[in-house]
Amino acid sequence: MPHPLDDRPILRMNGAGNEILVLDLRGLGHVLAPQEARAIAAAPGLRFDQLMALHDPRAAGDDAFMRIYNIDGSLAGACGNGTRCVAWALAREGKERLSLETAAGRIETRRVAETQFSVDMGRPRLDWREIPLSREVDTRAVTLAPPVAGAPAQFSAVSMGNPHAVFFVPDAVAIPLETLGPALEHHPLFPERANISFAQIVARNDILLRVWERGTGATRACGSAACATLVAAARAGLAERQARVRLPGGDLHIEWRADDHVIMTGPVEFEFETRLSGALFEGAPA
Ligand SMILES: N[C@@H](CCC[C@H](N)C(=O)O)C(=O)O
Repeated sequence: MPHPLDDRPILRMNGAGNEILVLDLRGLGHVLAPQEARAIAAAPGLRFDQLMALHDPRAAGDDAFMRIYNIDGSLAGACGNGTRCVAWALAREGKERLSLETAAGRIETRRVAETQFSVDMGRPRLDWREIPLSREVDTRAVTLAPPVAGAPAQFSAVSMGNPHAVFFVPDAVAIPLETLGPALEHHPLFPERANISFAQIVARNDILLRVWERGTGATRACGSAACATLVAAARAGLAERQARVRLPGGDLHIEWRADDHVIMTGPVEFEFETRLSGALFEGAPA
C-alpha cells in the first residue's frame, strides 16, 4: 500500500528569504505527523523554515485550513511569509483574495502585484496570558528574569497568533543570534517557547530586524515577527504605526491600522515544484 503522500506535488518557495514549502493536502484527509514533517525537511532540496500544509476548509467561505510546521515538527499558529506563499500558490487557481483559517484564527490575503501580497494578520494579542508568559507582567516592558548573559534586560511581548519577544537594541547586526536565540527561546518566562527578535530603530518608519524563530532557528525573515516588532515599537513610542521592516532576506511593509488589524505586505518567490516519494516516510507513521 503506497504512503498517502507518495507522488504528492510540493512547492518550494520563499517569502523575503524565509524558506517555505507549500503542500496541498486538500481532498486527501491526511494530517502530517511531526515525524513526517521532519522527514520532508531531511529530503534533498526540501529543507524548510515552515511547511504550510493546506487542508479542506472547515467553514463556509474559507479557501483552506492551514497547518504550519516548523523544521523540528512543532506547530505554529501563524506564519506571515508562508501565508503569502500560499496566496501565490492559490492565485494559480484564479483566486486573488483568500480567506484562510489556522489554529490561531482567520487571516485574509490580497494580491497587490505579480509577486507581492498583503496579509491581514489580525489583531495583536497583548495580554500576558495570551502570549503566553509564565507570570503577570505589563507586556510593553518585561524584565528578563532570570537574566541571560549578553541579552538586554527588558523586552516587549506580543502574540500575532504565535508568541514573540522583541528586544530593542542599538545594533541588531552585532547580536550573537546563534547563542542568544536558543537561550531566550527556551527561557522560563515562555511556557510555549517564543520567537526572539532583535530590532534596531533606524527611523520612526524604518526598522532593522533579526529573528531567531521558535522551532526553526535563525531565519532570513519572519513576517509575524515583523508585525510584532512594529506593534511593540509603536506601543513604546519608538515608531509610527507603519514602517518598513528590513530583514536579512528582504523588506516587509507593516501597518498597524486604526481598526487594530496588522497588515503585512511583501514579496514571494517561486523556486521549484517537485513530488514527494513515499520512501521518505519509511519508519515514520503513515
Ligand atoms: N516565519 C514565520 C513565523 C514562524 C512561526 C514560528 N517559528 C513559531 O513557531 O511561532 C512568519 O513569517 O511569520
